[in-house]
Amino acid sequence: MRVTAARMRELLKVYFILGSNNCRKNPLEVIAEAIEGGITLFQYREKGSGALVGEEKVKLARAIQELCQQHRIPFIVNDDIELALALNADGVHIGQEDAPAAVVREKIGDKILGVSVHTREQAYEAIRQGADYLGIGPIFATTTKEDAKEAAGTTLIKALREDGLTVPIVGIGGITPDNARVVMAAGADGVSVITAISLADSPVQSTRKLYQAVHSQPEG
Ligand SMILES: C=C1C=NC(C(F)(F)F)=NC1=N
Ligand SMILES: [Mg+2]
Repeated sequence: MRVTAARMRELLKVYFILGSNNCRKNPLEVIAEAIEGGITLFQYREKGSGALVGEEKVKLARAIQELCQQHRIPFIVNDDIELALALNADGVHIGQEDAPAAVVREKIGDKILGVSVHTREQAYEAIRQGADYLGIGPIFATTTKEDAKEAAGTTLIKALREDGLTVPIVGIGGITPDNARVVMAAGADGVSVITAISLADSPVQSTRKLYQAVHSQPEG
């Protein structure tokens, strides 16, 4: 059956996203370190310049899924619904330019469905169509997503919480151990990162710092 909101909130705490083109070394090594450091959810996002395609993409996805399964970390696939179904992944993440959430929900059954939203209307529509969590950002400036919008800060997260919305929300975009608390204080249930872990000198250390930041009391 569908993931509960309470369980989804736990999973969103430290949500690592990675594709082979987001890191210099072997993605499996980076993910193993991130798992050791305490990530709670993983998303395979093979996208942008230099991304793998075809059989190579499937092989890497399987290898990463295997690693996640060994450590009981749910494995989410970005964009590629067919790949997610072929691997029996734990869920998918889609953006506004992908198929409508209701269409994807019908295809994936009770798997986890995450939707990127940038406005109140998109947020309410995603929930109505069956999203289990919302990805909101970019909170801070990001260099990872090549077609990212302007940094929007935490305005939308705060607005949705002021509306009384309790849907699980994860912030994304330029998040580091130093600014993660701001995202949590705005009402996010967790933070999603790529570069803060994938290009860190020590992915384990960086993950540990993120984990501590999201579990610490709001400052002040
Ligand atoms: C563009 C994206 C926005 N948000 C998220 C997540 F953090 F998972 F919600 N993933 C993406 N790929
Ligand atoms: Mg997409």
